[in-house]
Amino acid sequence: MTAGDTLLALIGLPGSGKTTVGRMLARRLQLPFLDSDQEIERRMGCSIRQFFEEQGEARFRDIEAEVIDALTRSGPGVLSTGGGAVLRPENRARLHERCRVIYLHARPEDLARRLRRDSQRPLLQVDDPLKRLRELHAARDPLYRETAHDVLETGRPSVAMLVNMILMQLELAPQPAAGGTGPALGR
Ligand SMILES: Nc1ncnc2c1ncn2[C@@H]1O[C@H](COP(=O)(O)OP(=O)(O)O)[C@@H](O)[C@H]1O
Ligand SMILES: O=C(O)C1=C[C@@H](OP(=O)(O)O)[C@@H](O)[C@H](O)C1
Ligand SMILES: [Mg+2]
Repeated sequence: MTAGDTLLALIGLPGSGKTTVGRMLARRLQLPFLDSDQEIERRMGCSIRQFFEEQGEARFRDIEAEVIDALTRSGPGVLSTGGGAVLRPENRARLHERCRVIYLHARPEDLARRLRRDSQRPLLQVDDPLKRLRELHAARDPLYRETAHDVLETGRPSVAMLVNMILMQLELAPQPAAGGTGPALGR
């Protein structure tokens, strides 16, 4: 596998770093960066939060499925998804079949800490965001694992370290001529 012929997709819970890691990864690879939430915002002309409030989650999931279908047909690049992208079976199939999918796994406690000042994620605007993140983790972790080709633990490493880990372990970085094959990311 080389960077030039792969569409990498990042999946995981809100706050797992899909957008931040994906943007830096694309820059390092000098490939296009795609983010399904940004594409939804562009199409709808409003923020995700506003869209949820005005149209509801079911309508959001319809648009999200259309956007994932379109973006997974893109050429090589890095695609960051929204945390709920794995909820629909057709999204899971499209991601798994058309992309190299990496699950950025994080513990709910780490996610709650990262997102404690965030007001833009509609599902987390509740009294107890940690409880909600635990519920989302329990419901979705099996779906992320089913969809992913690789799982990456994101608890301790910085964003830059995670990008380096992906580049090295998937051997997407420019390789020295004598380079051997490194270990795959664990599942
Ligand atoms: N590995 C990490 N270590 C520390 N902070 C992180 C890490 N990954 C993401 N963050 C921070 O968490 C917040 C949410 O990241 P974001 O990329 O928006 O997540 P997602 O797109 O998965 O919801 C951002 O403030 C980001 O800087
Ligand atoms: O987990 C979810 O269901 C959602 C996650 C969000 O994306 P992030 O994972 O980037 O926060 C966004 O797509 C929407 O608010 C729904
Ligand atoms: Mg995001």
